[in-house]
Parts: sequence; structure tokens; C-alpha cells
Amino acid sequence: MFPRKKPVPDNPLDGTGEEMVIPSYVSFDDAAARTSLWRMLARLPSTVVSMLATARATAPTTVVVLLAIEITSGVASGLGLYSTASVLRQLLTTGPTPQRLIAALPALALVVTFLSVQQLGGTLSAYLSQTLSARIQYRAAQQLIAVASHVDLAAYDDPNWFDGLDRAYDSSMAHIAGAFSRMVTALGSLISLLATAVTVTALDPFLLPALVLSTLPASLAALQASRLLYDSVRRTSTLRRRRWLITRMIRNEEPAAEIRAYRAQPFLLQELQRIGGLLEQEEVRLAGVQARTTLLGRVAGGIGLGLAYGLLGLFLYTGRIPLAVGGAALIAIQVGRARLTDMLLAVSRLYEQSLYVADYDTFLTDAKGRTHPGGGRPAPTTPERYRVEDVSFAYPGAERQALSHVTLEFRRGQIIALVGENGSGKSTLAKLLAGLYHPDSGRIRWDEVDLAEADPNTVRDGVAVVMQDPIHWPTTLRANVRIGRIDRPDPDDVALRHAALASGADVVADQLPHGWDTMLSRQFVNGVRLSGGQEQRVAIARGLYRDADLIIADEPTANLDARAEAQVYESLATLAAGRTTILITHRLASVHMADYVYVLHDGELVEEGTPLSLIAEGGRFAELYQLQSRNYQTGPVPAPAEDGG
Ligand SMILES: Nc1ncnc2c1ncn2[C@@H]1O[C@H](COP(=O)(O)OP(=O)(O)OP(=O)(O)O)[C@@H](O)[C@H]1O
Repeated sequence: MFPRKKPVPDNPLDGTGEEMVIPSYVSFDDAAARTSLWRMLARLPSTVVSMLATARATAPTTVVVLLAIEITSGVASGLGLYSTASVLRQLLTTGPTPQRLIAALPALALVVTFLSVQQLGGTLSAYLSQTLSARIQYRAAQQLIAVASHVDLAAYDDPNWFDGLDRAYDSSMAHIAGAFSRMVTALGSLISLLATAVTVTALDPFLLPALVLSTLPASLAALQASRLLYDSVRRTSTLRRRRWLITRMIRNEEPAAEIRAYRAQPFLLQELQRIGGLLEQEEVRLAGVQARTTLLGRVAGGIGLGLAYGLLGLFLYTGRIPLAVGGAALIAIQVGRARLTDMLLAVSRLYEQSLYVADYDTFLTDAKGRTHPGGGRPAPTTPERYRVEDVSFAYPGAERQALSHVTLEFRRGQIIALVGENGSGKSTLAKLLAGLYHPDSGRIRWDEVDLAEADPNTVRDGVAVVMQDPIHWPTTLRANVRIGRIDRPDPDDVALRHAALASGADVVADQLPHGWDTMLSRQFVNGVRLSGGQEQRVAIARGLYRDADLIIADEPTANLDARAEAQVYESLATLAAGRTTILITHRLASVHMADYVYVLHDGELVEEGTPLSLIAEGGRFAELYQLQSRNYQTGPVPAPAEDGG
């Protein structure tokens, strides 16, 4: 069992131990994973229906052909068995051997024919089921990614979301296709089994229980072993994701320098070892319980088989069945056992995979619940007023509020600066203003439209965000800027060059070996890696190319040199005309370009006013401003002479 107590964090990378606890999101499914065998079997029909529906949506004709083939080969196997019994009957009657052989020939021909049909059907069915499985797998993975890419940003603050996503992705890639193949196998075996059961019953109805007795226990044990495996996979999913994150840090280019500079390898390796140890412990535990379960099943199966043969012997001894029928019954029992074993093993695998398919379905439902349904009032295209009304907001799962009762307002055309110390809530407020999150209480309005009721797509259309840590798309420089508004027609690159000029990205393009067509990722041939400042210029160009009414620039010049910074502020000032600009910055000198400043502290709005009035007031802003400007007045710059000369 995993420890449920928090371990003592002796490693800086130690988590709280929470990853060892089953997340609340999975508690329902976890309960399902611990359910009884009978409830487990009861869920199979819904899986079969869901798989058939997926398969029909993917390739309807193939599904029908596949089912027809399975039914044909199942019936052929039953008839083959019946013909085998006829052959035996002919061979075991009295009379000269050559005559008996000749008499058995027609039945023998039937056996060969039916077995050939069965073999041919099996081959065709395997081929069709494999191709269909591959198509189902790609379709499921595509659907999953499409749904995930549209969920609201808030999902990404919830660790359970990542667990669900990882599990569903693994399921869609590995198990959905497998579940379909298993279902075909189970269906084929079931049809064959029914045909065998009919044959056995035709020979003697009392032989049927013997058949069931000899197979059922081992198959039930297989089902139980599958359930145990699934339970274990669920319990370790967060842990495996953590291992994956750490190995990804070691594999990726970006953290490589810092890991080495800080010599952080021992910490990472120690953490990997810790996780590996826990997973190993779980594997050993699982192997033990699975082995016990399988052994019990086999012992019970052995007893069942003994009883079956005993029953057959009794029938022969008492003369209930003749020797010929006994021989045929022996073969039928063996064939029937093989069919039942095939079917129950396929069902056990199908059951196991049905749990993963359920994960996938649960994830899709969960993701839809986390996605704005679309629609709503269209946001105004050129709002005159933006209002934040008594807004409070805490990130999902966070104990502290990131914003508390914030009220402010600004008009179109203004440049608004949001300032405050680290963690004061500036970026959060900007994200709420952009409609990326919604307040827990209070409202954000563009004119009269409450963003919580607005169509998110129209809100997005009205905002250009230059993020603090912008994405670097692994594509060309040109596409990196154009992605700002991918559907904007710009045949002669006029808008592109305009945005580039204003942001300084034109200089970046001039410095690159293939100009605008340079690939911005070293993981591709001829790709390059930009410097932090160059990346920032490209991100600003992307924001400007978006040509939106509200520009949110979150620390847009943090990585820029002094000249580029001056250029960006100049451009922002020019672009601000007729638009609204929200500037988040720690460079308080640049705040002078703002019309109005809001100062946040611990999520609360503590000061507001024009830059000059705030400096004059001598409050928090003035204090931060003085602290920063002192850096420019000391050091190498000589203090002014006392006489003022
Ligand atoms: N995605 C998130 N999930 C949970 N908490 C978050 C998230 N983003 C920010 N926070 C928390 O919200 C608070 C406000 O963060 P925010 O990023 O808005 O501050 P900021 O003023 O922009 O800081 P900085 O100047 O460092 O960029 C902080 O306590 C931060 O830890």
C-alpha cells in the first residue's frame, strides 16, 4: 500500500506526498475499479455498444462485413465440430475398417470445408479488425486533442485535469484500438462457443455443465487479475506523470543549461529514484496479488476439469452414452474449453480495456464541462469603457485570493499601467480583463457586456496579449508573427512589416540566415534559437499584428536592451491612439507614458492616479519609484555637486 501520510521533505523536489493519494477526480472511477466481478461484467454491454458506435462512425461498411465474417466462421466452427462427431461415429461403429473409413469420408470432407471457412474467416477478420482498430485509434486521439485544446484556461490550474488528460491520452493511444480488437475476438469466440454448446448439447445435454465447470474458474480469475492491474495503473498515474515531467526536463533543451549550472542533476536523479522505487514496490505488490488470484483460479479450474471428465466417465460407465459419442464429447469438451477460454480471456482483456475506454469517455465529458459552450452575447468590437466591478478571484485550489474586491475603470484610447510587487495580482487582473478567467464574484464589463455572459470567441478577437513568457512556436519567423491573427489577409506582408518595424522584429529578421523564413527551433534542420530579447520582439510583433482593440502587454520589455525598450514604448504610444493599452511593468520610469496607474498589493487595489500625482502623494508607488530611480543616481554616476554647479 502507498503511504497516505505526507513524507518528510528531505529533497527540495519532494512534493507534499499528495501524488500518492488518489485524486478526488478519479474517486468515482476508483470505486468502479474496486467493484465486484458481476458488476464488472454488467458494464461490458455498454462498452460493446460504445465501441460499435465508434466503429460504425469510423467505417460503417467494414463493421458490417466484420460482423458477418465473425458469425460465418463461428457457425462454421460449430458445424465442423458436429461433423467431427459424425466422423468419429462412423469410425467407431462395427464393421471392416476400410468400409468405416469410406463411410466417414463425406463427414471428413465437411470437417475440412468448415475448418477452411473458419480459418479464412479468422484471417479476414484479423485483417479488417487491425485496420479498423488503427483508424479508431487515430480518430480517438484526434478527438481528444481537439477537445483538450478548447477547454477553459482554468482547467490548467487543476492537477486532476492533467491526470485525466494523461490517462485519457494513454487510453486513446493504447487501449481503445485494443478494446475494439478484443471485442471482435470476444464476439467471434462467443459465436463459436454458442455453436459448440449447441453441438455438445446435441450430443448430450448433461455434458454442457461439465464444459462450463472445466473453464469458468480460471477465466474468472483472469478477469480479477485485469481488475487488479487497472486499479494499480490508476493509483500510480500521478506518480508516473511526475516521472515523465522530470525526464522531460532532462531531455529538453531549455532547462539543460540551468540544470548544469546549478548542478541540479543529483536532485533530479534522486527524485526519479524515489519515484522508481515506489513504482517498483507497487509492481511487486501487484505481481503478488495477481499470482495468488491466478493460482486460485487454476486450482479451481483443475478441479472443474476433473469433475467434467468424471461426469463423462460416469456417463460411459453407466451406458448413458455410447463410446463413439463419448469420444466426440471428449473432443467437444476440449474444443469448447478452448472457445470458452478464448472468449473469457478476450472478455477479461476487453473488461480491462473497457475501464480505460471509460476513462476516455469520462475525460471527454469532464472536458466538455470545462469548456465554454460557445455562444452568448457578442462582445463589443470597439468598447468605449472597460469596467472591473468589485472583482474577487482565487485560482482553482488556491487558498489565497489572487484578487480581492478590485474595482476600476478605464476608457478607450487610454494607456493604463498596472504596477505592484511580485505576486500582487497584475497578470491575473490582465487575464480576467482578457476574458481568459472569470471572477469568482463581481463583474468585468466591456461597455455593458459582462464577459462572463459574452461569446468567448468575440472577446478573444478583441484582445492582443503579449504574455510575460510568450510561446515560441516551432515554425518560421513569419509564421511566428502571423499566428497573431492567422486568418488576417496580408498578401504583400504589409501588416507583417509594420508590426515588425514597431516591435524591432525587423532587426531580428535581418540578422537571421533565412530572414523571415528562418525556422525558430534548433530541433529542425537550419533552425535557430533566438535570444530572450529577440524572442520578446517577435512576441510583441505578434501582438501588434493581431491588430486588436485592447492590447495587454505584460512586462513586454523585460528582456530588451535600452534602445529596443525605448523603441517599443514609442511604438506602443503610437499604437495606443484609438485603442486601449494595459501595460504591466516593473520599470516604473516607463509608467510615465501611461495616462493612469493602478497599484496593486496582495491582490487589492491600493492606489490609483496619474503617474505624477502618485509620485507626489508619496505612497507605495512613490516608494517603489524612488527605490528604482536611486539605482540610476548612485554607482558610477557621480552625485551632483553640492553647490549645484
Ligand atoms: N495559474 C495560477 N495558479 C495558481 N496561482 C496562481 C496562478 N498564477 C498566479 N497565481 C498566484 O496568484 C497571485 C498573483 O499572481 P500574478 O501572476 O497575478 O502576480 P503579478 O503581480 O503579475 O506578479 P509578477 O510581478 O511576479 O508577474 C500569486 O500569489 C501567484 O502565486
